[in-house]
Amino acid sequence: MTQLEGLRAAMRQAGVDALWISDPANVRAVSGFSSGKDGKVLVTGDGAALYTDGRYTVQAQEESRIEQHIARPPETYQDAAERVRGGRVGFEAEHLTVAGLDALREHWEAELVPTRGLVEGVRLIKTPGEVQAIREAQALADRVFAQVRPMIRAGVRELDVALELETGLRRAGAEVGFDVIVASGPRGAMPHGVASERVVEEGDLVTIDFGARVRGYHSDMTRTVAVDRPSDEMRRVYEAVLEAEEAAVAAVRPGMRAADLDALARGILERHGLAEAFAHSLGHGVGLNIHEGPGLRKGSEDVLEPGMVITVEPGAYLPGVGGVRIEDLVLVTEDGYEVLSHTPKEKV
Ligand SMILES: CSCC[C@H](N)C(=O)N1CCC[C@H]1C(=O)N[C@@H](C)C(=O)O
Repeated sequence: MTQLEGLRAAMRQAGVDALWISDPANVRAVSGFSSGKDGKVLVTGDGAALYTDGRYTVQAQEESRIEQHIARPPETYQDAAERVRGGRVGFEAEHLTVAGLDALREHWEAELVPTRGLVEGVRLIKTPGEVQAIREAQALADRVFAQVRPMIRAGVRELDVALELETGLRRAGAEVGFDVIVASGPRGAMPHGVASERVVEEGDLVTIDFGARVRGYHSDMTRTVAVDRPSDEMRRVYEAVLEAEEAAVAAVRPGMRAADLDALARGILERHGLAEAFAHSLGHGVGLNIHEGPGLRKGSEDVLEPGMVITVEPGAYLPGVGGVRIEDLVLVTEDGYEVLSHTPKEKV
């Protein structure tokens, strides 16, 4: 089944004849058009159309897998109005603005129905082409990390490490996937500690979390490295996080409940007295967005399936002291998993 066929099946289940797609990543996923923030897509039972404006005429022709309409609102809505007249039309409740919904109400004679997660559901399972883009992004990130690793020493600013990673990714032809996290010493206690002016010191652990973006698809990897010899306490924390990470990766397989994988890693950290220190979910899906389904967290209903690309990233954060996170990017395969990130995990 193609992704578009999968989406139509999801639309039927949701009881809608058509779907108005406004989330930029969903627009890109369905059409292939890379400037999703300046586009909308209408999917009907027997057609699919991309709406964008005259700035993108050539780009839309080159990139879009579906028919294109070049117009600006209100013409956009008027053209689509013909296709949806009298039907039940889903809109993306989590993404359409109030103003956007008002415009649809003004221009369409159709029943507007809020929907949730229809395109996102299709995006959970990557196509071979999507896996290839993520694989390339991660391979490139691994290479750049190896080039930058020698500069992570006492005396360097976090910002300069981030800059080298960003420049390396750019030079290699990728985009920077998200703000690079470089959190050294006590800043390591911030899971999202983007690089600061702090100068790395002897005895620090330094957490580096970064990703590339290739053809719109992200990679995501975290390594925590030691500068000289960290305290015994932080070395124990590192060993505990490593144990949790490796055990969770080894347990990845189709049929595994995402919530159980999270619980497995959490249980190991709990045994090491670090339950409270693990302040976020175990991981997430990766694709056109850096964070997408499945969610590897308590309460998640997601079940792993072949073709999902997920992160496994337990961490432990001790305010005022420091932190550790280790993250791999993992493809769920027919009989288990394949780790896409190949940067070695160092001894500390
Ligand atoms: C701003 S993108 C951050 C990418 C990073 N690898 C990541 O996903 N992190 C860093 C620590 C926690 C984790 C995260 O943000 N997880 C989300 C899904 C959560 O809500 O737990």
